[in-house]
Amino acid sequence: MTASPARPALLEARALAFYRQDEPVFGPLDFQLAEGEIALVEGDNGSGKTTLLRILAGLLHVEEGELRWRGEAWQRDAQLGDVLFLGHHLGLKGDLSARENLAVAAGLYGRRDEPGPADALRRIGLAGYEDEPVRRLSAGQKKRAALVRLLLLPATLWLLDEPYANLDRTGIELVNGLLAQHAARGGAALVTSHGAVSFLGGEPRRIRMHA
Ligand SMILES: Nc1ncnc2c1ncn2[C@@H]1O[C@H](COP(=O)(O)OP(=O)(O)OP(=O)(O)O)[C@@H](O)[C@H]1O
Repeated sequence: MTASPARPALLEARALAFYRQDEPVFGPLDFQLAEGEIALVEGDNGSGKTTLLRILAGLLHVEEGELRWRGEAWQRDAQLGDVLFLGHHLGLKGDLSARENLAVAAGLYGRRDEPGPADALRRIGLAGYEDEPVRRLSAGQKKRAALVRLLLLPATLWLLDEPYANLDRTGIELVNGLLAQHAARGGAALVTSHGAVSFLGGEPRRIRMHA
């Protein structure tokens, strides 16, 4: 009997490097991320963590090296619906409510059958604030208005840049709960965080940036 071939990683970076004006920002970087895996992207300020996430979100081009998705060459446009990026800029329209912002995101990227938007907004802690223009929310509430997409949108790979910033303890536990649920159903995530985070109750997988 022959062994079945190993399943390819969900995401693989091979000698990935990025430059600005011929100056290296990071790389060469090699890593694999499997389905169900959550990894912390670590590095000093300016080491390229956000840049890496922006490349994976399709906002910057792969300049050197290779990215593979489920064993195939990374297709920037084809992978967009599979990837959810939550960056420093939360991508919220201030004049729209959390409910309306969520509807815009779901219109662009599709949504899961469950939960419904009202339930998602309640679970993220915005009950009573769903219809308030986002510009009137506190920093932590704005963060929650962005994070609620994690509950509704169907992406497999989450790219979370400082997801714990501005969150209180309950919010931090909420994010960790969402990550655990996502991993349990075969999703994967790359997370940057400068804060000490008790991550999924154990030692997280770490990807170290280096110039
Ligand atoms: N829009 C830009 N134009 C020019 N240089 C940039 C731009 N954005 C980032 N950089 C540079 O790229 C490098 C990597 O920045 P990046 O934001 O990826 O780092 P980081 O590891 O996420 O940092 P931090 O921990 O401070 O968030 C830095 O030297 C930064 O100055």
